[in-house]
Amino acid sequence: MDHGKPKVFAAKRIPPEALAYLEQYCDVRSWDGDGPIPRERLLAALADAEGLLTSGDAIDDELLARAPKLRAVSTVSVGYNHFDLDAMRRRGVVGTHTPYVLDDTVADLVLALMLSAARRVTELDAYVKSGRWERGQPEAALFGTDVHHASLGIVGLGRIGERIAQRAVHGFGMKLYYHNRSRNPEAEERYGAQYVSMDELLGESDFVVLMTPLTPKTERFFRKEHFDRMKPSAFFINASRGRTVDENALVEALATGRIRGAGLDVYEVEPVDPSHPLLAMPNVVTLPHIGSATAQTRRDMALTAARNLVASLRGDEGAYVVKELRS
Ligand SMILES: NC(=O)C1=CN([C@@H]2O[C@H](COP(=O)(O)OP(=O)(O)OC[C@H]3O[C@@H](n4cnc5c(N)ncnc54)[C@H](OP(=O)(O)O)[C@@H]3O)[C@@H](O)[C@H]2O)C=CC1
Ligand SMILES: O=CC(=O)O
Repeated sequence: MDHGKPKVFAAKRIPPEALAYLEQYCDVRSWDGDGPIPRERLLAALADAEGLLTSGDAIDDELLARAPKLRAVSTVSVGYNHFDLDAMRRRGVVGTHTPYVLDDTVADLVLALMLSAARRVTELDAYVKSGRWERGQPEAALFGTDVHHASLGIVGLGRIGERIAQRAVHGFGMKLYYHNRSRNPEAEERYGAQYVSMDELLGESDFVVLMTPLTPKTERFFRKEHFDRMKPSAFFINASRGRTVDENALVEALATGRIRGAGLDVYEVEPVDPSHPLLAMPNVVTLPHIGSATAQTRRDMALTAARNLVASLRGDEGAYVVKELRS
């Protein structure tokens, strides 16, 4: 232990190279229990900490009040909806995240969800493995939907959305629509993306991909009226956050055949309840929030988060401070 170094607490296990980097500059204590750290343990650990490395812990007023020395919070994620931005601003706590390093990995997963849902990969995998594949069955029972040359509507064409666009347009020859609050001229140029209203996007797209951050503005913003405007043959893909969608409306749209299917990496409550109706639907592909979960990308994210924390505590340039907290 070095008394000259700032005390930081790592509330999640991080790979050795990220830990080694952090230890060069900080006096590090880490949570080494299985699963997420219990809230009370986290609050106790923060009593004298100047920095916190976390992933999903709520950084709210209660936590900040119990961490009087805290100056910087670094999340090992690009999403930072667990930050209470007002409380952090009020208390002068810097918040950083890990954009860019995970874009391609998450985009790969979104394509996997689109392909799996459209070509019924998980449903037909279960069909083969359960011994139901027999000669003489009507072929059409196994038919799916083409992804190539179909139309894709991305709601939230940002860093990850652009990597999805690149794969969809250049790899699969898809036609691309998008809707953000502001236009993305580079993406229009690179991918021939057409900026359209939500109504137009929903009416034109064979695949609707939701990729916005979760903010007070996007909380449950995709709801019944949106599913009602989609093509009945279309697929809904969500890899943003579960709470951007009214999940009951999604269940209803799927159960009534308003839409053909869905591919989901995220849920309103995670881990999703095993009795959730979405899990019983063969036309829904469900994954356990693994968008960025490859060993390499998780290593890169942890290292970025460690660098962010050190830079924030030293007052150096170069940390990925979340945009709402930049000075
Ligand atoms: N499933 C997983 O494991 C992962 C999920 N994610 C999620 O993906 C999100 C997006 O990440 P990333 O691409 O890096 O973020 P970006 O900020 O680069 O992109 C987000 C896009 O959403 C648009 N947007 C924001 N608010 C709205 C709104 N109200 N209506 C329409 N569009 C909106 C923004 O454009 P504009 O500002 O012009 O509206 C922007 O283009 C993360 O915040 C996270 O929640 C990320 C990584 C992994
Ligand atoms: O959901 C993951 C993230 O990085 O955000």
